[in-house]
Amino acid sequence: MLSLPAPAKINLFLHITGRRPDGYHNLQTLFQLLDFGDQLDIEVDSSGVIRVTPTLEAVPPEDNLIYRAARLLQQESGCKMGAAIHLHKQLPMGGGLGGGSSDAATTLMALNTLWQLNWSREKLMFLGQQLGADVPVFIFGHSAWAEGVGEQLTKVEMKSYWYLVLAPDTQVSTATIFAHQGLTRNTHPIKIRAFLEQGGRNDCQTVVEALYPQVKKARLWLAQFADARLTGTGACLFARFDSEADARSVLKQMPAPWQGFVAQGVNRSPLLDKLPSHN
Ligand SMILES: C[C@](O)(CO)[C@H](O)COP(=O)(O)OP(=O)(O)OC[C@H]1O[C@@H](n2ccc(N)nc2=O)[C@H](O)[C@@H]1O
Ligand SMILES: Nc1ncnc2c1ncn2[C@@H]1O[C@H](COP(=O)(O)OP(=O)(O)OP(=O)(O)O)[C@@H](O)[C@H]1O
Repeated sequence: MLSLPAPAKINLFLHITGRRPDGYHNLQTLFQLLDFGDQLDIEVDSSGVIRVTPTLEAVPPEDNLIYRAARLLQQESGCKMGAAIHLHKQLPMGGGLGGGSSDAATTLMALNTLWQLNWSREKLMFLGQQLGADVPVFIFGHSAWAEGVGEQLTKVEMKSYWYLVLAPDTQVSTATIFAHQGLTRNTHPIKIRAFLEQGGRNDCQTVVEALYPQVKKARLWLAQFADARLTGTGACLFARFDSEADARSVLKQMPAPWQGFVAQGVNRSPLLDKLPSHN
């Protein structure tokens, strides 16, 4: 059995620069990977059957991104092998942390190795994009500057800050936010240097906070301690700290029913270190 991480990401900023004819939005974002996430225990067999345990609340088994990733790889490769995958879910769902996408990416990377398919990372990223816009960066395996719908990726080396991630007691639907009339969709593209020097913002924040007052409440609470920002389309918020102790002291003061965790930003995905064939 192979135990592998499916790390979270946060979007250090998120600008929406346009809408494409297919309805998807062009973005600019910086994906910061974290050393915290889900864990997948994977065993392969010759049955051809994909089994995923446990069943996730409100997600039919055939919609689970782990199942969909495994089936897609089976179909596209013609592989007749099967797999039993057990998920230890740590990341809040619908949180903007890319949990489902990261689970799917880890599944594709693991089965590519265990089924001995030897697909290239690029080919897996292209396949992964069909499952979700955030899947490619987790296969890319490095914190990245991203454009397009998130598939045009450039490695970045960020300083390893500590982050407090706060999950308000609500889930945000990504599709609802992108479909909203009031969403800012015309931010001028910037260069990576401009972000590094001046920062950026999350264009989804205004709409998310208008629809989900709990998110605004949580941001205002976190903003007492540090600059607080939405990741992806939310609902999670994050703030950056120079030390783990600083981040943990704020986490201790966080009121219920909010949940939270402290994690360090990493440049290289912990998944790559656990999968020897991917350097
Ligand atoms: C906002 C981000 O979290 C930034 O990291 C991601 O781009 C969202 O990625 P994701 O959750 O994997 O999203 P997907 O499952 O691909 O898309 C959900 C829905 O959001 C909308 N969507 C998503 C991404 C994008 N660039 N433009 C969009 O308009 C589409 O209506 C899509 O049907
Ligand atoms: N393995 C999975 N883990 C989490 N969610 C899953 C999974 N499979 C399917 N889903 C569905 O996908 C939805 C989005 O889940 P996810 O946790 O990836 O959201 P997210 O963190 O907002 O992602 P993103 O940042 O990519 O928008 C969930 O609400 C759930 O219905």
